[in-house]
Amino acid sequence: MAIIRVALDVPVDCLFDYLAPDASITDIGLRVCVPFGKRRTLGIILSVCTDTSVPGNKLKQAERIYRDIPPLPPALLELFKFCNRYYHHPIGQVVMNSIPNRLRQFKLTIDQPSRAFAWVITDKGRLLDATDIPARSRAKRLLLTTLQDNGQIPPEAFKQMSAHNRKLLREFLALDWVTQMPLVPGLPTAQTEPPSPTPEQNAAIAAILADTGMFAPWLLHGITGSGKTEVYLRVTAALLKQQRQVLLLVPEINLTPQLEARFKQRFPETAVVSLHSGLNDNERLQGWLLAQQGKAGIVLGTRLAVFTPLPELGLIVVDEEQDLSFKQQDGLRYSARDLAIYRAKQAGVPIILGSATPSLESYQHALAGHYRLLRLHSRAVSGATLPVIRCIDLRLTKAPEGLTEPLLTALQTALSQQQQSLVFINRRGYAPVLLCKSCGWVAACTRCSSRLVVHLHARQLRCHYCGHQQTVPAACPECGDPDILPFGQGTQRIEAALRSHFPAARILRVDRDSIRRKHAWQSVLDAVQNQQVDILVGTQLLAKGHDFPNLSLVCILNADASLYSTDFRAEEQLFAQLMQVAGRAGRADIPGTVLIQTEFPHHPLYQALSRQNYDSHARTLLRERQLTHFPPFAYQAVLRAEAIVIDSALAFLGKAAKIATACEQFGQIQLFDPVPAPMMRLKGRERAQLLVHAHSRKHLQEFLFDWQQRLHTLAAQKKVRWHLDIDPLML
Ligand SMILES: Nc1ncnc2c1ncn2[C@@H]1O[C@H](COP(=O)(O)OP(=O)(O)OP(=O)(O)O)[C@@H](O)[C@H]1O
Ligand SMILES: [Zn+2]
Repeated sequence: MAIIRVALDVPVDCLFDYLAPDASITDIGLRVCVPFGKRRTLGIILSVCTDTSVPGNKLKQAERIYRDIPPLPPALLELFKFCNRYYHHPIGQVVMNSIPNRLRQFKLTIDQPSRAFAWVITDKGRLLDATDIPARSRAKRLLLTTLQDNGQIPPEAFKQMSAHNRKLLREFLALDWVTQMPLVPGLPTAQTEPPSPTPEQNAAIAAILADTGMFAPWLLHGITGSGKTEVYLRVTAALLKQQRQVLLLVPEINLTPQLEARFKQRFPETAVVSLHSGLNDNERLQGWLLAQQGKAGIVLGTRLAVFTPLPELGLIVVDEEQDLSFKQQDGLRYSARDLAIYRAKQAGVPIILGSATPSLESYQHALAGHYRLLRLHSRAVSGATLPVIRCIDLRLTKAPEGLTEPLLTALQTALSQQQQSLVFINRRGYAPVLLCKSCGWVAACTRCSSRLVVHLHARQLRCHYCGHQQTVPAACPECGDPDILPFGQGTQRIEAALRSHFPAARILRVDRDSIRRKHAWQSVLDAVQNQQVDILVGTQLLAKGHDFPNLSLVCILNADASLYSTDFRAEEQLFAQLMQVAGRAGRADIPGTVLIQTEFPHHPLYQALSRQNYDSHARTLLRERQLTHFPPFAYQAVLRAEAIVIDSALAFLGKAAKIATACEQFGQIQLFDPVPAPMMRLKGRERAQLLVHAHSRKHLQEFLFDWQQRLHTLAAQKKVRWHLDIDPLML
């Protein structure tokens, strides 16, 4: 009698055995409904066998195996198992949280597409000879030739077609002559001539294409505006010709629409599917199924897209590979970039990690020869050069309302030349602090170790960590003095200051508050492209990847705050972020300028930035890391604990440290002291952490495997919530 071993969404790291008389090994990867406790639940079959350690009277029978869609492919199941082992996360939770929500429901419902679909001719349809269709089927012939000539029938045209023609199209669909592809609203359909690659781009493309049939990790290190996307597009084109699928990962959901549009425009005949957390369940399932069936030639998405089944995978691209958003910060704390490498290796295909400021991990891999390095040293648009970067010394220059005179003058000049400017301040809201001048009271969140941010329009104080909101008090709650003032600057305050300086300018603020509405982001991009904006004020949302050709000036405010952080990665991250922002200036033929207001103009980071010298700065940081034995020269994991009071969390970590001594490989690892987390209170709970360090990944993994099992048995765990974070990015 067959036994199936099932992954269920429960926080215990094991599979559950059920009797399934009708099961066979072809059912591995299928969904199954099983009894669990008093309820029924849905799981995924991970193996089928004939024996079990569950006693006969306890063994229950599976209720139903769903064969409505093909099983999850073995490669994906392997990836899940790898995540389970490497991140020490329960297998069932890995599996169930990585598949689309709809697949976790008993009854699989696939709604009619909510977005407009185009009917696009397939290769099969293109190769047909229309004259083979009998002359009496005139409409059919005509429809096929129209499709062959135009490549597709857009949704508007479909709506206007006769019922007969629509029926014919469905027939074509069944014959696999056409396929349906979702369309991005507002997608430009006109084909523009792709640019001819620069010699550097050509060299990169040729190098990658020389070896497409095997695992090859490429680090494409190209300065901002060097045309990395064009390299991705060209390599993608070659792989699509070989009928392979391409997975493109981007850090930010806001980057997907433009990229999607660019890829669709370049490959009008390919199904491009975009997968990110902004989709509804139905959209996500549809995209996922197109990928699983091999119909989606290109899948682009944010980190969760790394779990997409891709039977014909031929290439992976991770754009802005250094970006922190590739790391999931809760549940299964995976790094999508690292999993992408795993997948490329597993599938034996090339992977391109692209960045203007590679992570030190990837850069070191390239220096050590584990990754192959490709460089793009110059900007792609002919005549475009890197911007000039200058610091404005805040110790010598006053900044009333956060803006210095030289900065205002530069903005005025850009305005008079009808060029666009970007003012970058990585803090939303009006002011980060509300302060009482008489007694020193500061508005703080009661649930977090954070200050409440003043949001002037809404007359509210908000916690940016837990979402707590309250109205701005009329007087100081401590001493009653009504003279309480917002202190420091956020995007809203800078916006207001700029409006009073430049009343005629068209100013647009872009931060998480301003783009909350659906499609708000698209209208920002349109407004910038159509020259309806003079000055953009915004947070890091504006920093990444965008290409605004008429932008000539970038002003950076308040970056100093991150210079002296306790996190050893802070400097690396700030440097990358500022290089990114700076890189928005002067991307086309107008030269760019970047002004940084700082109190530390001689800080090595700003010095390296003004020389735009990634390499020397990265090498300096790497030397420091090597001397102090920090990643990438060591491997880390952090055990985090949270409780109502910090003492319980610390006590738990203390016990955890003690039992560690009995664990395998203890001699090969180093435990730091348990300490309160940098942000100690969060959402009403207090948090502490314990860092583990090792020189070999293998030793660390062996230790963690043993340690984690013992942690489960620690008595205190009921009051304390804990988790392990492997390769943590924020400490
Ligand atoms: N060979 C080329 N000839 C002319 N223009 C090009 C060429 N390649 C790319 N471009 C243009 O150069 C600009 C910058 O390209 P892209 O956005 O791909 O840069 P990037 O390397 O991704 O930069 P960033 O890291 O700043 O995002 C785009 O407007 C693109 O259309
Ligand atoms: Zn809070």
